[in-house]
Amino acid sequence: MTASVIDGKATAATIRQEVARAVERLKAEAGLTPGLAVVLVGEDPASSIYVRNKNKQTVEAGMASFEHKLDEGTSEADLLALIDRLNADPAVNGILVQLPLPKQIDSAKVLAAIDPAKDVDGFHVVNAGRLATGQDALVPCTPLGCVILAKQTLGDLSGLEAVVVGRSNIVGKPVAQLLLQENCTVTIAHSRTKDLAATCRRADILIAAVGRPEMIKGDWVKPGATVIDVGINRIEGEGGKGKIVGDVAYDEAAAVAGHITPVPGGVGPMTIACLLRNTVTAAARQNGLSSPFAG
Ligand SMILES: Nc1nc2c(c(=O)[nH]1)N[C@@H](CN(C=O)c1ccc(C(=O)N[C@@H](CCC(=O)O)C(=O)O)cc1)CN2
Repeated sequence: MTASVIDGKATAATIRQEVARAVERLKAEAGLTPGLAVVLVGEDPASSIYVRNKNKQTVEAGMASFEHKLDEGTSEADLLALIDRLNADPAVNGILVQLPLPKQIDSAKVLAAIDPAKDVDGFHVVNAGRLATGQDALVPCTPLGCVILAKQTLGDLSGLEAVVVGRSNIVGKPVAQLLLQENCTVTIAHSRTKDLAATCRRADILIAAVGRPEMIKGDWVKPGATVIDVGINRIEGEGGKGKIVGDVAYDEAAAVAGHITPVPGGVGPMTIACLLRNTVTAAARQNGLSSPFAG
């Protein structure tokens, strides 16, 4: 069997078009232009590219983009003061602080300072709690992207066995919550799971979010399974050139799976598309309207 490739780039483009249409309607019907503030501390090359893409795609979708670039040595107090100003700014509907942050800054403290209504990353404990208890929440972008791809590929997920490898607060736990909402039977596996390979082999939907290059091997995949790879790992390729691989050994897994996301071009592009969607949802809700997006 050779798996069909799940095209995250194409789905992300469709979501961005839906976002642009929703923005048009908000402008016409409510006189509202959603605004997203993105904060970058330091000059990490990958983070700088992601932030540039976020700003570009925000503007392309018809929204207002506010970019805040701070020096690597910025103090936690200065960053918290900026967040206070963004929380109070009515033109800003969504706030995102690009991660990772430099060592002198406590990320948890910064994320907790963001107004939960503007927390378009969905990382605030209020949004995590709302998601876990089935209330309207701003949902973390990468997990949302994974579940959109799974639903688009498989339709109804109800009753399927889902195994999530990785238990981070920003991917593993929220993606497990979303799959539970879709009535999957969900297992969260991690480094202390006794027989990780056997656990993965149970999965109809296997989500890899461990951050270790090509850790999940082909013989860990159940024949016909849908494999969603969240990993973005930069490794040395042939001729000393850098390349990006996922957490799944792609060629081996693609020989066994029914459907698989590539890296790059799978989950990655969905992250920014879902961020734009969350920004529109946040703007609508802050103005007493419901989210224009289903599901
Ligand atoms: N505050 C946040 N920080 C970070 C998040 C996040 O969701 N919120 N996620 C990642 C980085 N990220 C967005 O911020 C992100 C990562 C990857 C991609 C993407 O499109 N990847 C491409 C490959 C890109 C490349 O060549 O480097 C792909 O997979 O096709 C978009 C956004 C950490 N920080």
